[in-house]
Amino acid sequence: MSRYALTVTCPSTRGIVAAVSGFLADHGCNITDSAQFDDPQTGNFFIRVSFRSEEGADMAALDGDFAEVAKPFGMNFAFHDEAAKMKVVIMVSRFGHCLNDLLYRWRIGALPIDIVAVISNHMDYQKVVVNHDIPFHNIKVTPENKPQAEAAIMQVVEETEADLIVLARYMQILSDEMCQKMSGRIINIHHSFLPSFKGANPYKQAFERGVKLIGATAHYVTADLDEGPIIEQDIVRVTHAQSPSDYVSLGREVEAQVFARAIHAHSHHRVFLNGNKTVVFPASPGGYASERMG
Ligand SMILES: Nc1nc2c(c(=O)[nH]1)N[C@@H](CN(C=O)c1ccc(C(=O)N[C@@H](CCC(=O)O)C(=O)O)cc1)CN2
Repeated sequence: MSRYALTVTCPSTRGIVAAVSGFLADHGCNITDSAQFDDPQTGNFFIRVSFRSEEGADMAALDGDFAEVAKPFGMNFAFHDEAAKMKVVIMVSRFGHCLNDLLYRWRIGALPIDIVAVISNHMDYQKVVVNHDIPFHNIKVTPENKPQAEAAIMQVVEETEADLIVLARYMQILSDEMCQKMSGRIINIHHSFLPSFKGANPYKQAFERGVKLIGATAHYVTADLDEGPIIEQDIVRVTHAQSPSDYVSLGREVEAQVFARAIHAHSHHRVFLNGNKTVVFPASPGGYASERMG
């Protein structure tokens, strides 16, 4: 049984859901799950419909036929084959907990993505990556060679036809040009509960502020450091008796969990950009097995 999804963003108006559901019914598709959001602030409407097709859907035909439905509503839309795995490049510097967590989830099938390469400005994780039969690229970065380094990074992205870059504690600031070119296709895990403690050393900042909660935030990367649209967040309690290194230890788990949830949602086309924010439709609890991140 083939399963698909249709994602739509358009100006809010009457008849959108009827047009989408009617089109799918007319094309022999059964809706299995649907979520929508009408944003009164931005006037945008978002809908994500999961559907199955007995005969297997002809995606190109659906796309072409739906264009006629979409036009009067001004819809931005896309059809997705749920069996297709998103190609992902992971970038990492010195801290490998998020990388290792992603490799494990990928290996056991809990994160249905295709890791096409790992890039690092250091060599710490070359062996573990190669042991997973994944290409490893060491691309050193200095203040002098940043343009050349980014060109090498983009070459890997283009040659692997990657759909998504994930910054798994990659500690280099990406250029405005790269952020623009890859808008909506780079996800970073920041080790604080944004908007608190942007930039470098957030755990040290948190310790000096005397917080009782620390956290992690997965967000799209933009030219404005750690200001991109937030996809997922979580927190963990800390006490007066703990040190910044205790925060680092406590933070590892929550960073990895938040990062995996964000990548899982993005790779299943459940995240929609809505100005400087996102709309995230969670997988339904009883949803299709491949949708559950376990
Ligand atoms: N354009 C963007 N690039 C990056 C973002 C972003 O939001 N926009 N997020 C960061 C990740 N990050 C915090 O999560 C972060 C990384 C690096 C730095 C920083 O000051 N780096 C220094 C070099 C540090 C070193 O060499 O060890 C620098 O680049 O000059 C701050 C925050 C990833 N990139």
